[in-house]
Amino acid sequence: MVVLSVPAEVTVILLDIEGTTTPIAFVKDILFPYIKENVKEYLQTHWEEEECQQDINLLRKQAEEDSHLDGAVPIPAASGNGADDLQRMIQAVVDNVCWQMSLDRKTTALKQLQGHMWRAAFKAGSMKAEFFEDVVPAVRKWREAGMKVYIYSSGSVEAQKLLFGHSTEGDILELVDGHFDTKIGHKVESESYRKIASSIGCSTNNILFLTDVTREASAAEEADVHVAVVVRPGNAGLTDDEKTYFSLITSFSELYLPSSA
Ligand SMILES: CSCCC(=O)C(=O)COP(=O)(O)O
Ligand SMILES: [Mg+2]
Repeated sequence: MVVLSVPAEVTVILLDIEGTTTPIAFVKDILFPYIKENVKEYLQTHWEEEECQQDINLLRKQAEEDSHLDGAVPIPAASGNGADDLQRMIQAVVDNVCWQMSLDRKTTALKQLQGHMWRAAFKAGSMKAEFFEDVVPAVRKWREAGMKVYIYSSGSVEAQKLLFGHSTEGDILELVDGHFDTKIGHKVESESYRKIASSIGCSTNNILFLTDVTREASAAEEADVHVAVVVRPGNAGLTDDEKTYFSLITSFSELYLPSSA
């Protein structure tokens, strides 16, 4: 087995979710279709609720920022003209959500609505999050060795907690010391990793970030964060240069912590 030694200065392991702890197939085949199939009904049922209105306002602001993009779908403000107007607005939100999802966009607005929609399915037990089999044993071992474990995903913090709280391995939320999402900044921007370190109360070089996306790994590395790229079944392929440049692991069990020897 290949072993990657974790530098002695690392005290925090920061984990991506999709493609790192969790198969991309679970996200693409279960989580995302749930949104597409249920978004219209969800909006019709929850429209009057404050949380839903906040989500729609955020989507509307995002739609304004996106107006220059090809195929962008605007969300009109309410004109107060009765049931037809409401149905037009709901359809615009549905179209906007589907357009964003067709591009796999990671906007905070989209991710917030998705998290709120998944809540019902996870809480009802009709959806359980999948984790690669090496994840839970490794995280337990790291924590026994004194490491802190944080999550940084484009999925909202609320969605992250749903996944860890309702998984095929049971409720594993207690294995996580904290969560970050795009509210701290985008994962391809190095400033996000500096903010995460400052929020945890450590230096960036105390963090090891595990992700499947090399643009995220590069941004973290630019901020002096240690990185390893996680190669999992179903992940996007890496170029030869990426394979040479980055430390690669195919399982969390390949990480060797000197402190746990
Ligand atoms: C709570 S994660 C749900 C999946 C998701 O929406 C997503 O965008 C995952 O992105 P990641 O940054 O974990 O690759
Ligand atoms: Mg990922």
